[in-house]
Amino acid sequence: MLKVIDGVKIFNRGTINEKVALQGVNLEMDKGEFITVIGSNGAGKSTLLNVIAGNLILDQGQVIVADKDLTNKSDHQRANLISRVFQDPLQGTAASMTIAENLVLALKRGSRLGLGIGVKSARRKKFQEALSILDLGLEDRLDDKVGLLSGGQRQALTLIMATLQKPKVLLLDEHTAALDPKTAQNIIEITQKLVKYHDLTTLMVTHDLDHAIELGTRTIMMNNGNIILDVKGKEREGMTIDDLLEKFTKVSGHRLTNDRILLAQ
Ligand SMILES: Nc1ncnc2c1ncn2[C@@H]1O[C@H](COP(=O)(O)OP(=O)(O)OP(=O)(O)O)[C@@H](O)[C@H]1O
Repeated sequence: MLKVIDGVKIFNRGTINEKVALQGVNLEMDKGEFITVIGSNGAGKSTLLNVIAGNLILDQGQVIVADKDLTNKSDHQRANLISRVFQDPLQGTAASMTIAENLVLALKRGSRLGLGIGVKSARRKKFQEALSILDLGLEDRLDDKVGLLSGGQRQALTLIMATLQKPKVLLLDEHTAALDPKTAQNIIEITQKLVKYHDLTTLMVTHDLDHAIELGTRTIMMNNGNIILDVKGKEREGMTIDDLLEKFTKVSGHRLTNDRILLAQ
């Protein structure tokens, strides 16, 4: 479903600030796989998500989604195939628009349709059905402005918006990091429900090592622009955080250092 082939991304090439953020990354994901991604600060996790989403274009290599070569396509041209949820709950939704209007925008993502935000009754029904999976009562608040919602409710709505059109690939970029622990847990449960319901191919960057081993079907660890560990199947079953950290140290030659991981432990 997703292939990154020999992906290289270099910032400030040829200057004193040159930084090779991705050093020839190879990643292949099957349909329905759910990968958690962890790594040190500056390991290249966000850059990897950015080159998949099209916010950044690779300097070398290829990005293929559902057999389509997206390597040189813009984020807008990829929007009907790839959805992304960011850390900041305010980023994925428009505060001054209603829940229903936000959902109409999600339906139009990546399409050439005009931006009229009429909400027909058939659509309202579809939206209510989609929102009811959250169990937050948002299905009864379609005409409320999104600015009235809490951070957790907004992130839940963002997840519904990201999955409404069943993307080929769902990218979750530390999407619970800005939430309090209880809300973060709710969002994780909603994430699991939606991924299962739509059978989504999902790549989730997280700084929470419990989430990294408990969620999904596979965990990759990045270091210095490379994927240095890729664990799945039997090897991943029953794995503890200590096992994961030990593996990381063994392969990278140093301990995992990420300020947000330290804060979370
Ligand atoms: N726009 C940019 N210009 C220059 N350098 C960049 C840019 N974006 C990222 N980098 C550098 O590329 C490297 C990889 O950054 P990236 O943000 O992908 O790491 P990360 O694994 O997401 O880190 P963190 O966990 O700290 O968020 C870092 O050294 C970073 O400073």
